[in-house]
Amino acid sequence: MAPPGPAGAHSASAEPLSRSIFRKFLLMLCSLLTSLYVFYCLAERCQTLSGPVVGLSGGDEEAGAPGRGVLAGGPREMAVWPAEGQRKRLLQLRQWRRRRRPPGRDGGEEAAWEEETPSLAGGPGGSGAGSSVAEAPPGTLELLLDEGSKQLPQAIIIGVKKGGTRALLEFLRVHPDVRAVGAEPHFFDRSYDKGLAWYRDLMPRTLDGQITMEKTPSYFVTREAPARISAMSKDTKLIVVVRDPVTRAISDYTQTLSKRPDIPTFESLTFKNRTAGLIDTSWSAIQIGIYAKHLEHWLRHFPIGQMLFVSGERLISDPAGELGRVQDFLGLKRIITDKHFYFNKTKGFPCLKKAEGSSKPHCLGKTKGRTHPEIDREVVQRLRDFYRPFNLKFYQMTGHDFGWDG
Ligand SMILES: Nc1ncnc2c1ncn2[C@@H]1O[C@H](COP(=O)(O)OS(=O)(=O)O)[C@@H](OP(=O)(O)O)[C@H]1O
Repeated sequence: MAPPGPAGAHSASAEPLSRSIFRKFLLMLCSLLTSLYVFYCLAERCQTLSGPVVGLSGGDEEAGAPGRGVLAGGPREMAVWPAEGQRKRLLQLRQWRRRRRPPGRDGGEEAAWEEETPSLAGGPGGSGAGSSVAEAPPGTLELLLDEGSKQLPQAIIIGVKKGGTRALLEFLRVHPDVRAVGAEPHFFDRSYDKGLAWYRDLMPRTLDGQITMEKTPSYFVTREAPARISAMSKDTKLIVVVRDPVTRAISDYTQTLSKRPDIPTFESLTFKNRTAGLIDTSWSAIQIGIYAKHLEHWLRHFPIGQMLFVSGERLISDPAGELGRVQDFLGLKRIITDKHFYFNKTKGFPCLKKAEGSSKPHCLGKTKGRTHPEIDREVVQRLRDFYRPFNLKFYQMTGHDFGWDG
């Protein structure tokens, strides 16, 4: 065979050289990409695991305990994040989520926390505080799912319907140590058979020192609710927002009227027999306002000191004052003050200067603060007379004159 010419010799030596350079380059690129991928995964995993596994879900005494973290071999500072750090990160995340809400979702927002009785009783995947995982920023999905742990509520706003319960809950949510379900769980009245695990799962995650709350105004008039809540925990703090029962009844009626405009007049529903002046106490709008009767059932299971009665009227005229009492009752630092509120003339109600996690002023939606229909004065007076003895009893029981009777 003839030896290869110069041209052939050149290609034979150059080809393996370029191939080996190319292989090395490929190898380097691969290892670079692999390390980038590993690094990325590690970072994600650390975020996911550090909070709940190490610090919270297994109980707080485990936080920071050496060697207890799942991140064995991982960076120690990740495994022992202090609760304060977690809290800040969670708060930042909550703020981020609030900010992310598109402007067009204001109506949806209202459905979640401003509708009259948005309920979670139909299923756990409702519009509660923890329902917006889809909005999580990339890489923080795990953080959102795993940070903190779900607790049964330590405090519940149990009533009363149309008393101002939504306003109270939304004002309280401004407090960094309060976490609440947005919608009404209706567990102790409609969904008790679903069990406490189901109920707890509805709750937002909390960090050490934060209070879990919910509000379902119908609990106050549910016969089984006191025993059931006491069975969950005897220490549950109960908050009742009460309002003049006559105005409350009209507000209740106004709500029903807005949904079913064909219902009879308030005046005709009020009486069993109008000429005899016999009030129909079986009508729920009337029945709910007999606060003293309902309270008797609660006092069989809870000491009065474990209940706080918030004036629905003062919640409007002096929200900061009422919120001060509520924060004291819950053992919270008084963070919500008059600096947080302004009076919105158009709305006719106090609103938040900044809603939780937002920089914008926020009023409750249009289902709160509706214009009530004009009710026959004589009927209003009859109702005032009807409620007076019950109100006086209620003032005695609570040790507080709410001033509904002149
Ligand atoms: N800040 C603020 N903004 C708007 N509305 C306020 C506020 N504070 C108290 N209220 C009063 O709350 C009443 C509704 O009560 P609830 O939230 O308990 O209603 S519900 O039972 O959840 O449907 C609602 O009743 P209506 O006025 O009859 O609509 C309001 O009077």
